Amino acid sequence: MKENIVLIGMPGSGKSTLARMLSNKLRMPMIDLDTEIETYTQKEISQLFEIGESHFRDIETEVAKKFALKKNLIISTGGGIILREENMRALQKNGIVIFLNRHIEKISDDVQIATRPLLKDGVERLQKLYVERIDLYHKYAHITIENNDNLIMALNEIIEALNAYVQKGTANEI
Ligand SMILES: Nc1ncnc2c1ncn2[C@@H]1O[C@H](COP(=O)(O)OP(=O)(O)O)[C@@H](O)[C@H]1O
Ligand SMILES: O=C(O)C1=C[C@@H](OP(=O)(O)O)[C@@H](O)[C@H](O)C1
Ligand SMILES: [Mg+2]
Repeated sequence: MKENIVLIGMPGSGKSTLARMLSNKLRMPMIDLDTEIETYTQKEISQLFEIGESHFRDIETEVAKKFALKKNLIISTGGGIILREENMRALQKNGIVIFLNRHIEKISDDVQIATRPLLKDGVERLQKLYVERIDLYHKYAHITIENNDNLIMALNEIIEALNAYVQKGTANEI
């Protein structure tokens, strides 16, 4: 596959988990932007948020733009990547963007929300974020996948959707 595969979606929607699974299945390398940010800054995401969300967002943009230039990479993003158009324009250049949509109730059931800075205030905060962001996830996605059943089903749906997308001739071959 010449292009990158970029996963976007709400925090806890399964981006990091499914990026790893896709990486094994398609034998493509994967990176997680949150992990790359932590390695680059030698700080945890929560520490970067303590300095300020805009500080985190500036680093997120810098790191996203760096990896957006690569090819043949699965990129798991942080949930807020869609907040800056420049992030998404860069990621779309070499990448097929997949929006993973998972019900908020399911996210709040299986994510340790206390360890994620934006979710530590509970499910109401998650609902508010969803309303604020849903149009942006749709705006930037080439493909949308519902992740409300088991992870293997979501994985298979992603692969099917990628094949269909590539066959339409709008992307390079897998
Ligand atoms: N379809 C699913 N079934 C069961 N657990 C899921 C499913 N999708 C995601 N999860 C779980 O939700 C949690 C958050 O997933 P994660 O990949 O870290 O999300 P993100 O990177 O989008 O924030 C993980 O514990 C993951 O195993
Ligand atoms: O939604 C967000 O704004 C964020 C999501 C997090 O990543 P996940 O989506 O992997 O939880 C992380 O980038 C940071 O805490 C901000
Ligand atoms: Mg993640």
